[in-house]
Amino acid sequence: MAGLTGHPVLEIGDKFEELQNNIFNNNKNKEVIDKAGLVVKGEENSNNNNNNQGGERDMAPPTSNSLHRSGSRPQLDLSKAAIQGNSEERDPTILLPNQSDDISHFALDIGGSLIKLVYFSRHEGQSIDDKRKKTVKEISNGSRRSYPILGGRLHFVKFETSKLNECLDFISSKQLHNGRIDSHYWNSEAPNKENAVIKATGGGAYKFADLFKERLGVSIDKEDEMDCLVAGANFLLKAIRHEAFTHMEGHKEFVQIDHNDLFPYLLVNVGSGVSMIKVDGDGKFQRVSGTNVGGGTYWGLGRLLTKCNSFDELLELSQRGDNRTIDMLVGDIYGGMDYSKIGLSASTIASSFGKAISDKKELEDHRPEDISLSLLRMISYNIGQISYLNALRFGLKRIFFGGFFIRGHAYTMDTISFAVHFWSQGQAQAMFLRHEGFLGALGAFMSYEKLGLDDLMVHQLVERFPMGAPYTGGKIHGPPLGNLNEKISWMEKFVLKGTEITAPVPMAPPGTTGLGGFEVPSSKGGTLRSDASALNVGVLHLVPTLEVFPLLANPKMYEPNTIDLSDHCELEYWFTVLSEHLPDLVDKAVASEGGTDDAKRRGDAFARAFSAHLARLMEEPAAYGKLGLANLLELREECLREFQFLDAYRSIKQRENEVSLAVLPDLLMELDRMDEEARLLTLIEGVLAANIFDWGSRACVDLYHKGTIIDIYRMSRNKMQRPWRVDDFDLFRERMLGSEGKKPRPHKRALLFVDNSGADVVLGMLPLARELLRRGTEVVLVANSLPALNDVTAMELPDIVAEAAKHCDILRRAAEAGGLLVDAMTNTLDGSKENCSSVPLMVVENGCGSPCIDLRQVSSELASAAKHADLLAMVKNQRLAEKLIKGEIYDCVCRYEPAS
Ligand SMILES: Nc1ncnc2c1ncn2[C@@H]1O[C@H](COP(=O)(O)OP(=O)(O)O)[C@@H](O)[C@H]1O
Ligand SMILES: CC(C)(COP(=O)(O)O)[C@@H](O)C(=O)NCCC(=O)O
Ligand SMILES: [Mn+2]
Repeated sequence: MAGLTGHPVLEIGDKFEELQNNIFNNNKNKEVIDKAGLVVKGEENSNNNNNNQGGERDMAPPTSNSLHRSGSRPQLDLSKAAIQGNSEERDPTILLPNQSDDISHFALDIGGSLIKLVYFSRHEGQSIDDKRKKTVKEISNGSRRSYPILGGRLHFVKFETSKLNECLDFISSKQLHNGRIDSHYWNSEAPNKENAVIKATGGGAYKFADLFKERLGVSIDKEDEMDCLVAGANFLLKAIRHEAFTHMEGHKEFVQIDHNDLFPYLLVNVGSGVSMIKVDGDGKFQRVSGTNVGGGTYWGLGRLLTKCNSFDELLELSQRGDNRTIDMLVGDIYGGMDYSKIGLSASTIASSFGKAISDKKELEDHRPEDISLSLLRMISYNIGQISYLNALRFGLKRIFFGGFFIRGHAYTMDTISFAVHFWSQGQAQAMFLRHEGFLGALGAFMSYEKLGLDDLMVHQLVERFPMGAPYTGGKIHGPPLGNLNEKISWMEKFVLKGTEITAPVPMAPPGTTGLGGFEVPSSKGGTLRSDASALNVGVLHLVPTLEVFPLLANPKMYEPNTIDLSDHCELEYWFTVLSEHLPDLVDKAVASEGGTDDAKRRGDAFARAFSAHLARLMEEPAAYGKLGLANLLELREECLREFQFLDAYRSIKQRENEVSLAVLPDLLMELDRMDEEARLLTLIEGVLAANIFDWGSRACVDLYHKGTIIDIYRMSRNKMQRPWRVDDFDLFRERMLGSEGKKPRPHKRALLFVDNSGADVVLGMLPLARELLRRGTEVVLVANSLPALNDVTAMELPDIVAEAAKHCDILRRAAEAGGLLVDAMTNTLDGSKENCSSVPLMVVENGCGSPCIDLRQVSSELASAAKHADLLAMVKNQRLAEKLIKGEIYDCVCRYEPAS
């Protein structure tokens, strides 16, 4: 644990324009690191970074709870109700007002080789926790906005076109054609199957239309393939973080493309055949070229020549191939010499398969590995070269390659990139898309009118990687996992095959040649994962209620990941931390569900699933998009939820809250005895002290045995000797209490971002909130929407506040004014309370269910609250303190940035 530190930090600022902090809400590896709060100032980084992982696949909806449980970005409908101004309305989002019978939840792209299916599942209905309704109403006031987009999830699946039946079975089994998913109707009226129309593109939309009518009773609405490709590509490039990346010499780099600087570009879709499209805008494009030498050529010729049974097998063969045995090199022609005058090295391929003519070898005499590699290089170079020529023709600098020929295969991408780079002398750049083969299907999906999908923005989409999605068994897809039980069974089988799926495919570097004077692409082809697991495509969650935090000074530069795990040392470190912590977490999770056999089985499946993710990411850190520590921690929470551990720390949190609440009255008395200045300082120290002690961690539990919570709290508070590492207390005090000649200037509204349950919130944050309230500042407590380790959630806060309010008039009046004490209000309503002049104490959820907050995607509730806020205090923690604030463990940061 050397070098690993935690720092309590209190950041208080009223200079919102300058807020571009990374908020590391709390990374919690309880047994491993000392936990404390801190703030980390944003590292300026032009690459946005957020890949959200984990998540669910369509499973039976979890148990009743007013919070939606499916994602770290819970799709709470809070804002909707408020926005619609009618809390009675359960599901005010009217997506397709005039349609009831011709809606489908999926679209198809039926190509020459593969069928791509994109389907939508809707979020189940959500309601607002009663106690918070008033807050939500109050806060959202004036921020009316209607959301035309329905929240839900987009799933991506593919099948071989030759196995159309599998696809039809899949559609039937999921009841996609009946307009329902997971028993949730798209809208209230049961759809009329007879009139069902589904959008489809690709040649198969024409070829198989009758079959769809016959088998599923649905009509196909044909969408133009090129229209769809372009619509899909534009959508992905605008709306998905880390969609595009470059791949050169084995190095993958995500590229964030500025929306305003996207066009024009060349789109090269490498399917069975290749289409090249110059794209100038949404719906503005021209198919400028194509080639019949494409994916079908590689797979078709390859199959004939190698007798391979699957595309992947062929691709895998290539990784062990040496194409020099079959390609004719410049050196073969020039007696081992370069043809330097025209820039061709001896190792350049002069003629693909050229040696097959001169050699007296038959097909059987050639290694299938060599044939496959030679073929792959031939086709990839050719595509790269023709693409470059077309980019040159129209002066295009960027070429995006899509289509399933790419298949996320490092060597293929390197080869294409090499060709583009070489021929354009670095002027043009090849880029690839994570949803490579799904462009057409997505485009077809988006062509459903009134879906509002094209209005979706980056911050409303969250991608997750549930076990079912990337790891679904089978060749191309597995049997659809109908419910959690099937998923667990699948995980149990998975572990048997686990090594096969997670271990790299051994391969020798192909010592092969380059072309046109450039040397061999150095990427060795890397690991070719089984097709299912190599789908670097998760489930896309559409969450229309998410917003960019309005006080972010520069959302483009904001980077929520303070720790970038593309640094291998970091990754390894965290991998170890998380792996070591896993058994304990599983114990807690299982205990939280009553320790039943079912819970144990789920716990086991969770451990397997999370380990598989970790193994996958160790092997390929960018597998799910750019990876940061925040993503990894979120993945763990998601994975817990996937196996229906809704709140692993439930009882621990309860105990901590109880213990802390029991000593709160003493603490409040102590505070009230102090003079103003001493009290303010003590409060700040208290916030820092309470955040240091993390009652979920073993170290703290030990401590807790050694003394009472209040003793420990006081002790650590006393250790907070000023000056702190960052110490703006005097400035803050001046604003709060005034100084000679200067009056105190109370803030209008404060947002307090709360972190842990127990001492942290009860002894640290609530007393601070109370002081602010006392001074006439409205306080909004901002908490997680869903449980994540021992974080306190927005749902839990009203009860905690109610309990605290029993001992404190200020809190009670404020909580009543904020509508948190619903019962108290109705019980003691005497008219005067209703109009009580007390400033309100409110609670909002932050829209997140992860230990780390990403201010680019917060609940609309929080966004609204922030618009009227005047002071912002955040309590967070960080780990590598010396890295981030160049400090030591338990250093305190109290940063106050007054408005200029
Ligand atoms: N599992 C697979 N089965 C068949 N072909 C695959 C597979 N994975 C990748 N491919 C490659 O992808 C190509 C199909 O790409 P795709 O974009 O789906 O085109 P199409 O629309 O023509 O079906 C195939 O010709 C082959 O080269
Ligand atoms: C005909 C196609 C548009 C069909 O799309 P695909 O199924 O290959 O994805 C495509 O195969 C293609 O563009 N072929 C190349 C034809 C040419 O321009 O030479
Ligand atoms: Mn296609």
